[in-house]
Amino acid sequence: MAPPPTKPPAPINYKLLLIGNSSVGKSSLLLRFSDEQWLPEDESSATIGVDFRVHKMEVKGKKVKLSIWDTAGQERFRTITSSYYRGAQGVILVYDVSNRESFDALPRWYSELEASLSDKVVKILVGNKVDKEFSRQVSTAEAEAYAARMNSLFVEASAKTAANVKEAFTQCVERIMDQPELWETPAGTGAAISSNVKMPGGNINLAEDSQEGGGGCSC
Ligand SMILES: Nc1nc2c(ncn2[C@@H]2O[C@H](COP(=O)(O)OP(=O)(O)OP(=O)(O)O)[C@@H](O)[C@H]2O)c(=O)[nH]1
Repeated sequence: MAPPPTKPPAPINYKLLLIGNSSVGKSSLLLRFSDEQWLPEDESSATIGVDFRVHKMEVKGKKVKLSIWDTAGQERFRTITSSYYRGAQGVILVYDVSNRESFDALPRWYSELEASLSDKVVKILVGNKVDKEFSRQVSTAEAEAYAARMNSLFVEASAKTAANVKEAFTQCVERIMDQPELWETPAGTGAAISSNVKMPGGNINLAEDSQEGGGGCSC
């Protein structure tokens, strides 16, 4: 008798956050990563509150389903956005290599994370807009040293040219996979995300494929 058909293993769900000052390119990195798209500079607009996308990929031979939360960098949304940090296994902190202020703001972003998440959560510092080499204000060496001090992975990328964008997300996921304590715990900070995510206007079921293109939250 033939053995019963085996179900393919369910993908692993991970929650990632994108944080950093306004205009550093968080939404552009996400669009490049999830849709391989780039919007011309004058067509992109600031995120209102929080945006959300689901992206599936295979890492180390395993199916992974990422829910990626793109938070608005503007100060006025800070209280709303930080309420979405909980349960994240990975954080992508973005600054703009051509904007010193966005780099100098990083200690504030790190202390916000510290207040909400376990220090085991995987962090990657991404210096975006590396295509603007001619107007660089933050050197690679300085940012790399800072990332090391903050126990973060580091990469310079460009949402515009796609340089290192996939690598940034993949490195983050690989590091999460290497830290089972981040996703094996049943509850609490750093625990694997629930398959039902509460959003204004309804819940999103991450166990299904209904939200592939992502959704948004104009909170
Ligand atoms: N040259 C260059 N411009 C970029 C790059 N990434 C984003 N931009 C531009 O920078 C501006 C801001 O990009 P967004 O992706 O909206 O920035 P954000 O961090 O999501 O901004 P908030 O939603 O306000 O937090 C837009 O005009 C983008 O076209 C990049 O890699 N290179």
